[in-house]
Amino acid sequence: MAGTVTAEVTSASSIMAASSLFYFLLVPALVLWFVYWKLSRRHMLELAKTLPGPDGLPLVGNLLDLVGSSHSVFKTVVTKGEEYECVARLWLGPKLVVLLFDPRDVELILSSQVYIDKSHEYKFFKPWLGDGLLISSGHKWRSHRKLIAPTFHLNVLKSFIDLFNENSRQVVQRLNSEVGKTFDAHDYMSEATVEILLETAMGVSKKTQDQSGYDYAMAVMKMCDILHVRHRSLLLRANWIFNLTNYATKQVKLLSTIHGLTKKVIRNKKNAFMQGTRGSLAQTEIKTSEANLKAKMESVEGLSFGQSAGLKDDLDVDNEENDIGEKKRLAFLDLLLESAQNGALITDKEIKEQVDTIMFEGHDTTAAGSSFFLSMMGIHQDIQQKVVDELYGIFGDSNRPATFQDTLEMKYLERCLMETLRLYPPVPIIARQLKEDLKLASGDYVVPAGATVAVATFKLHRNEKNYPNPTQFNPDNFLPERQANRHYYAFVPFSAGPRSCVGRKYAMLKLKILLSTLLRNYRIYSDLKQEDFKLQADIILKREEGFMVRLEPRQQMAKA
Ligand code: HEM
Repeated sequence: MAGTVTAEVTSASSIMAASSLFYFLLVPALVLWFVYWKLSRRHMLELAKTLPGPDGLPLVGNLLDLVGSSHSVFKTVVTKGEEYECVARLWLGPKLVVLLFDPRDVELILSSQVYIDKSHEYKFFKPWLGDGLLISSGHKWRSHRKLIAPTFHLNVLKSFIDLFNENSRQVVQRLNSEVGKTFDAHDYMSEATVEILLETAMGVSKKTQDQSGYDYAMAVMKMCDILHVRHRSLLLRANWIFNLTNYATKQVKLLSTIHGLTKKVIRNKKNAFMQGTRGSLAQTEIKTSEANLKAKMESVEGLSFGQSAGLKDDLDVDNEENDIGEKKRLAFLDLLLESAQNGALITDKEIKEQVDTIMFEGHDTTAAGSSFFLSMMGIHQDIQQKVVDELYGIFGDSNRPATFQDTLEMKYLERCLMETLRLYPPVPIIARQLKEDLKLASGDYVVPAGATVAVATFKLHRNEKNYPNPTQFNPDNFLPERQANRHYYAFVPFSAGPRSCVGRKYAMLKLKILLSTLLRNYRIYSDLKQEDFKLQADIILKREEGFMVRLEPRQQMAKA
C-alpha cells in the first residue's frame, strides 16, 4: 500500500517536473520567436514609415475602418483615400497593405513578370476555385493560361454569336413581366450571364440544364459576401476560428450548390464526349496562311476592347504565342476535356477548378457591368437616346439578330460601356503579394517585400488629371483622341499585362449583343441618380440597394 502511494507521488512529481520544464522552455522559445519576428519585419517597418497613410491604433492599425456594413466601409475608405494622390499605406493588424492610384505605379505592378503572385487574400477562394487560373501561380498558372487563353480567341467567339443573340432575346421576353414596375436588373443579368456561359464556354445546351442559373448566381453572391467578411476580419482569417463559426456552415451549403452545378456541367459534357459529340459548338479549323493571318489580325483588332478608342490589347500576346501553324480551335470545356484525353496536360481535378473559375469570373463581373450600364442609361436619357440612334442607324426598324459586323459598328455603345467600367469597375481592387521591394515611379517611395500591393481601380479611374470632372458619366472620355493622350494604365477594368482578364473579348462581344438587344426593345428609366448609389465594398462592385430600373417597351427605334 505504502509502495503504491510512493509510486503515485513519484509519478505525479515527474509529471509536474516535465510540465515545468515545458513551460521553462516555452517562454524563452516564444521570446526568441518574437525577437526573430520583430527583426525579420524591421526592413518592412522602416520602409512603411516613409509611405503616406492614415494613422492607426496600436496592434489593430486601421482595422476599425473596415468595421460596419459593406457600404459604410466603402464610403469610409473612399473618403479617407481622398487625401492621398498616388499611394496610401494601411495597417490591417500586422499586415501592411499599400494602395496604388497612379498609372505609372500601376504599370510597374501589372506589366511585371516578377510581381505576378496574387496576395494572400485570394487563398480564401481556395475551397471554391481550388488552384484555378485566378489564384494559381508559377508553372501551373503559366501552362494553364497558355492552354485556356486561346479558347477565348475571336474565331471561337464568333461561333457564339447566335447563342448570344438567342439568349438576349430570351432576356427580353422574361423582362416583359417587369414592364412598368421598378425592379432589380441585376437578378436578370446574373441569370442570363450564367446561362450564356453554360451554353457557350461550357458548351452545355439548355435542354440538358435542369437547374436554373439563378440558384447558382445567388449562391455565388452569398459566397462573395462570406469571403469579403473574411478579408475584413483579422479573426476570421484563421481557418481554425472561421471553421467554428456559422459562416463556415453556410459556406459548405453554398459550395454544394455551386459545385453541384459545375460537376453536373462536366458530367454532361463528358457524356456527350463519350457519345461522340465533340466540340459541337465552336470547332473551327484555321489554316494560318499568310493571307488569312493578316485577315485574322485585322478582325482581332476589330474586337479589342476599346476598338473605337484605339486601346492596345495585351491579350494578343497570349494568342500570338499560340497562333503558329495550323490549328483546331475549340471552346473552353471542349478543349480541356480533349486535352485531358490526349495525355498529361490537365487532370480531372484541374478541369473542375478551371470550370469553377471561369463560371465565377465569367458571370459575376459581366452581370455587374451590364447592371451598371443599364443604370447609367436609365439616369442619362440623352445618352441613351444617342445609343438608340446609333442602333437605329445599324438595324433600322428591323428586329433581326446582331451580326459580328454590327458589333463593330456599335462605337458609341462601346464608349458608354467603357465609361461605365471606368466609373464602376466590377473588380474594384486587384492585389499582389510583393516578394521583392518595389521602387515606385510616382515619388521617392519604396514598397517593401512582404507587403500586399493593391491596385485600387475605383480611385485610379477617377483621377482628375486623367479624367476632367471625373465623377461625371461622359462617354466622350473614350474618344480616340482623348484615349491617345492618356496613360494606358489609367484605365484597367480588365487588369492588364500577363495576368490580365482572359475573357475580356468574350465579355465585350457578349455585352454588346445583350445590351443592344435590350435597348432595341426597351426604354430604360431610373428614379435614382448616381449620387444616390450605395456602393458596396465587395469582391465584385455592387449597389447595396440593388440596380433598380423601370422599363417601357419601344414600339420601334425610330428617332425621338
Ligand atoms: C466585364 C467583365 C469582366 C471584367 C471587368 C473582368 C475583370 C477581370 C480582372 C480585373 C481580372 C484580374 C483579377 C486579378 O488579378 O485579381 C480578371 C481576371 C480573369 N478573368 Fe475577367 N473580367 C470580366 C469578364 C470575364 C469573363 C467573361 C471571363 C471568362 C469567360 C473572365 C475570366 C477571367 C479569368 C480566368 C481571370 C484570371 C486570369 C489570370 O490570372 O491569368 N473574365 N478579370
